[in-house]
Order: sequence, then structure tokens, then C-alpha cells
Amino acid sequence: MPEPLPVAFTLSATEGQARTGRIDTHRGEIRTPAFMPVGTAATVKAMYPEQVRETGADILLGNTYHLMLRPGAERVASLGGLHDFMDWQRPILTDSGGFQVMSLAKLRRMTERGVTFRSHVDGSSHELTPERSIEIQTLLDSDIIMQLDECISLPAERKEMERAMELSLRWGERSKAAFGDQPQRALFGIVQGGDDPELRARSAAGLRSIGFDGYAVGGLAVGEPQEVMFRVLSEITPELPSDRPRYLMGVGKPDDILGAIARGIDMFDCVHPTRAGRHGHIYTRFGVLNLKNARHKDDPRPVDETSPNRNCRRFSRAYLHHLVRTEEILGAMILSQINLSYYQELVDGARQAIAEGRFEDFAAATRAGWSAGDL
Ligand SMILES: CNc1nc2c(CCNCc3ccccc3)c3nc(N)[nH]c(=O)c3cc2[nH]1
Repeated sequence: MPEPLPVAFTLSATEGQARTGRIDTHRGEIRTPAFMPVGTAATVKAMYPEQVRETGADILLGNTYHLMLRPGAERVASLGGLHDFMDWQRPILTDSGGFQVMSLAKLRRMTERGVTFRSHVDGSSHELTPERSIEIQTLLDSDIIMQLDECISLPAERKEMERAMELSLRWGERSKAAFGDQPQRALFGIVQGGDDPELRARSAAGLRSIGFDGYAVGGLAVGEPQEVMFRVLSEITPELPSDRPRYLMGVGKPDDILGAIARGIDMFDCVHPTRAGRHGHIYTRFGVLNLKNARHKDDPRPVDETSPNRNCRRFSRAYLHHLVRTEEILGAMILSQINLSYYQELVDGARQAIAEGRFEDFAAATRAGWSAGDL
């Protein structure tokens, strides 16, 4: 078996802080800016893997926390790894699990060593350390793995932001040591520091001296206003190596994504498009449509007859309203596909616009379309 390709990042064009390029992995390329659909429990909910690919996704997310509880990392490894388990043969990025422990698990105890917690599934007790998180992500055979970190919500006291940032740096060191030398996989560090510029700069400098294949901006999309997120991004992306991918974790809505691309971010993940789809909200060029709303019940028009996505042309709004109101499974399937396709159309448009030096106009025109009405 020939040595698999090492992970490599190539920039092809920039416009201000915005960049477009590609990450090459031995399972395929990732075009950036990239939107990564979330596949929490080894599935992008209500979608076959080939349908996820058809929306334009190059990479999807798996999750250490969920998979370590069910079906278990060792079980997935004995079944050939996450790619074969879910039959997605392109790149997968896995989160380290810390964020989900803090948002989902019960009886959590955070110590220097790691975090102990009880499963939200069956109450069994578990421990996640930097070493165990790297081991689990390696057992899953993930292509891009994340250091274990501590993400705190905002607003927070500066002392608390400093404590979590310094702990995350020490865990970054330990994650890197546990990762060892695996050229076919990439290990990303995660910048913390809340909304404090000095703490953020210390975190970025600390991660750079440890040395990672990519740098995630964590600790955002945790309840802060959009302008706080944008300010932190404007301050921190220049502190990150320009020749490595930058991943903004958990973001976001289309407007957040455009603003973050303009501030130098290359990768995004968010549960929103799939979750909103399951709740009857769809993203269109004209903005968000709430198909639960009774005003759609007699509307024979398709969602968007100009859309390249056939599902936006073939079904009436009245039909989609009916599926949502009756909670038919097909409703979740169609709306998830519509939203993921819209997100991929958005980042694909951004990639092309940056390559042609017209990203600012693209972003302005896209935002104008959302408020042009005709909903
Ligand atoms: C929504 N806002 C938000 N999400 C954040 C996440 C999770 C990113 N999504 C990963 C995921 C994977 C599978 C299933 C579901 C989610 C973070 N992860 C880490 N490790 N650190 C963060 O600071 C951090 C901050 C976040 N803010």
C-alpha cells in the first residue's frame, strides 16, 4: 500500500482577507471556503451520503462525543473506521468532543487531566483526556482531527477566559504529543480567549509555537452578538499562519459565513441548515422561508424556479407546507437537502467570486437578495 498523500493546503487567490484554495487529503480535495455538513452520529440526518455529496459537500463532520458513547470508537474501528461504517469515502473532520460534553453530558467534572462525565444516553461514566480524544479520532480514521479544548460561553469574566485559554493551550500540547507523526491525517489547534484581544493573541502565539496543520477559531458562536464575533475574527486571523487552513467552529448562518470569509476564514460547520430544515425553515436566495406558516397552504409556486436545485423547482410551497405540518419524513428529507444545497451554493459562489476578485460585490448582491422580498 503506497504511503498515503500528506495533507496539503494551497491558496489560489485572495481578495483582502478573503482567500480561496484547496486542502488535498488522501481521500480527496476540499475546496475552500468550505461548508462542512454536520454528521453527528455517523449520519447527516435524513440524507443518504451520496445526496450529501450531490449538494456539493467535499467533507463532513463526525463527532467524538456521540460516537464514543454509541456505538463506541473501538467498535467503529473494528468495522473498518467511520468512512466504511457510513459509506462516505471523502474527507471527514471530527471534533474532539469537549464542546459536546459541556453542552450535552451530565455531571461533568473538568480537571487538568481532562473531563469526566456521565453519558446523556444511559448515565454511564466516561473520561475524555487530550490523549483519549486523539486516540478516538484516530480509531475513527478521521482525516482532520481537533485538539481537546475547553470552550466557555460569553459573556465571561476575564479570569475565566484566561483559565480556559491556558488549559486549552496545555491540552493542545498534549494533543500534539499524542497525535505523533501521522502525515495522512491533519491535527488542528483551537484558538480560545473569549472576546479579549490579548488572550486571543496569546492563544494564537502559543498554538503557533506548538505547530499545527491548521488553526480553528473556537469559543465563538456561543451567544455573543455578531459584531463581537466579527471583531474577534478581524483581530485574530492576521495572527494565524496564512499558509494553513483557518476553521471557524460552529458557524453559522449565511450572513455570518460571508462576514467570516471576508475576515480570512476558510472552513465552517453548523448544524443549522439541517436542523432548520427539520423544523420547516428553508434558505433561499430571497432569505428564509418558514414553510410551517399557514400563508403557504394554497401557494402553488415552487420555492425558487431560478434555483439550480431541482427540489426548489419541482415541489410547490403548498406541498412542502403540507409535509412540514403533517411531520412527514419526506419533509425533513427535502428541506435538509434544500438547505445544504443552498449553503454549498453560497460557498461555491464565494470561491468563484474571490478567484475573480469580485467577492465584495458578490456578498453585497447576495445580502441584497435576502431582503429583496418576494417571499
Ligand atoms: C454552535 N456554536 C459553536 N459550536 C462550537 C464547537 C462545535 C463545532 N461543531 C462540531 C460538531 C460536530 C459534530 C456534531 C455537532 C457539532 C466548538 N468545538 C470545539 N472543540 N471548540 C470550540 O470552541 C467550539 C465552539 C463552538 N461554537
